[in-house]
Amino acid sequence: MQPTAVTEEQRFLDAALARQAQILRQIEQEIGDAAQERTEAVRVRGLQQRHKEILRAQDGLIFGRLDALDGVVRHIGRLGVREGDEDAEPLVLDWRAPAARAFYTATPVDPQGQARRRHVRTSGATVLDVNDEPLDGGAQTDLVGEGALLAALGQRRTGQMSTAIATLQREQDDIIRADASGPLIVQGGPGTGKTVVALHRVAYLLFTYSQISEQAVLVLGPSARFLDYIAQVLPALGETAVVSATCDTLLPGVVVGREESRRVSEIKGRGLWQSALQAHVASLQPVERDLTVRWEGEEYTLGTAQALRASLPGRSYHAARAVFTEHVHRLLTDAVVHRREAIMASMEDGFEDILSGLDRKKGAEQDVGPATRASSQDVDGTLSEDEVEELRDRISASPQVTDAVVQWWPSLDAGEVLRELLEDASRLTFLPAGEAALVAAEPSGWASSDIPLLDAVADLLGDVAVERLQGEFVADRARRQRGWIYGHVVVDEAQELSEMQWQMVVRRCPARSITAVGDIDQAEASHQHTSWAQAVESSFGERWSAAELTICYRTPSEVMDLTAPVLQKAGSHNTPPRAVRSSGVAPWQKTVDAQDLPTAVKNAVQELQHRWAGGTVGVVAPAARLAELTAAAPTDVPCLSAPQAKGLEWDAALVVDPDGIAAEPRGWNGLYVALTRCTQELGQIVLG
Ligand SMILES: Nc1ncnc2c1ncn2[C@@H]1O[C@H](COP(=O)(O)OP(=O)(O)OP(=O)(O)O)[C@@H](O)[C@H]1O
Repeated sequence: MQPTAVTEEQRFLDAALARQAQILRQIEQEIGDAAQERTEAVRVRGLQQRHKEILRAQDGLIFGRLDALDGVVRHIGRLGVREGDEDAEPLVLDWRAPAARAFYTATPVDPQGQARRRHVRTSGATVLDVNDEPLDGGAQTDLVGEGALLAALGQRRTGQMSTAIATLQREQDDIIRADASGPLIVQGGPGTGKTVVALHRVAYLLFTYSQISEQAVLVLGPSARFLDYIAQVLPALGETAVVSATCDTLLPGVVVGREESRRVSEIKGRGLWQSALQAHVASLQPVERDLTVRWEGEEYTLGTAQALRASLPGRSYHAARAVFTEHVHRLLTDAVVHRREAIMASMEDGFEDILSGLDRKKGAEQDVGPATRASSQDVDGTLSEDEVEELRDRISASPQVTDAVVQWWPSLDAGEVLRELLEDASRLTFLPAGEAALVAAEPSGWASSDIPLLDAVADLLGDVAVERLQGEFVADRARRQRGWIYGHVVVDEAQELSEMQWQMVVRRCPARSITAVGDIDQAEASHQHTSWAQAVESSFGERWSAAELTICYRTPSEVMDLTAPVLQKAGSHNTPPRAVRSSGVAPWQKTVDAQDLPTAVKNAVQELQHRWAGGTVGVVAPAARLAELTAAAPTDVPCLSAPQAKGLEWDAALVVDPDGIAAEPRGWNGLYVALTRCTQELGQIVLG
């Protein structure tokens, strides 16, 4: 009798798990052996990491299978599982391997040599069911693995994003595997899987390009809450060479300590600050004047024109000083040698006078010519090359010389430089007077828009390199170092970035291997951009490519149908993305008086929690109402403003006072965000 598909896949899973267990035992053995040697610390950490990754990948070890027209069968999973040598066909193919691509892109119209795609649903070591999709010209759909996809989308939300490797769609896969040599901007409406794509792209790039994994990837998200929401995805994909941050937390040791007005935030976000700060830091560079240094009790006055000319161009303030210092060492060595030669020469002259006097006296008695010439060479005073080298080394190592250079060319602190500039409206000549006065009147402490300015100043001044710690992973080192150059940067909710924040991104990846995902229609930040071209022009010019995601996976069609008028009022010319599914639950609306609002919200939330037991509920409201609503709602239900809700989702969302949200700055965009957070049910409470 033919085994059923489930039995067949169960057998395969058993074999793959057995092989994984064997690999784990081998790694444990290697860790045991290597741990005996202190010098093997880095290797041991690497092996432990690998061990952890394999253990994590055991859930979902296989999730798919491709049967090719030529009879070749391939299983696809979270990580590759090898059976024999490197060249042999692996038992399980890593989802990121080129041969696995057809799993995400083959369609009946373009079967790519495949006869069938099978989704295998497992729980731990058990195969639950399989879902087969013939690719031989059967049913026409633009979805890949529709059954498995809809099952995944219909599941209750846990409050943590999960991986989607089993059900990635073709348009998503195209972006995940796109060329990474320049900036790629991905536009997609709410719920189109932008975050999914961004994170799976990170995993793909780290797997495919060793240079990117050696330099780590930076993931920038809009808030700490959002980073927490996505925190499980990359480790689940087996990736650790990743640093995640918000633009506010990118500078080690710097904390945003105050709010600011939208007006000031907009002013400080403008790209013109880059050249203004550049000019300001250049004005702090030393100008040509003599430098006096003491060496072995003697004073030397050195001209600095040439050394300045050789060190300043193209270098940061502190890096230029380092080059200048080397020139000073050379200049001082030359000066010491010259002075010594001059002294010796005058001594020699005096000595020769004495000798010639003596010679004259002795000559009267006998001829002593050759002996006199020998004495003259002994006192000539010229230093050999080795002696000059040794003198230069002593000068370079001298704290006294270093102090003299530092006094002449002082170290600067980025915070102090920026603070002094911002406090003085008369120096902000690149802004209209009214705006300069507004900026100068800001209280002390750093606000969000100061961070990119601080980063720019720190970059212009130049950092001190951070030393590598024994056995340290690349991500830990990158996190400690402000000026770390990443192999790739991913920006989520990229529509929010100001021009100065974009500069901060480019500084972290000058090669511009950058993927930015966002929805220009959800922009809420204080900048005025309404198109990607405007948003990135000051950083990339026209050198960037665009991609688009068009299908909404999160929000059901019943809810998406409500969003078109809101999007229009937001001034967008785009149409909302097409919802892939319907939840069968009609959105509803209740009208209440303002004084009854907290109670109405509390009751509505409780009803939703009951209806979506085991899932999640969230409330989105105008910022001014959050305090009273947070006090009224159950503690496990977040009450957030529209900007705070960005990127998040719940099974049911309650939007409170939508008119109040629309009245906030960029409020229609905010309302568009608020309305698109649910995966199943949307309720609105309107003020009567
Ligand atoms: N291919 C997929 N398979 C399974 N689930 C998916 C897929 N693509 C997206 N999803 C799910 O759809 C939801 C929305 O995805 P995601 O948060 O990435 O969208 P987004 O475009 O970033 O949304 P927003 O603009 O609101 O931030 C998530 O629950 C995600 O897991």
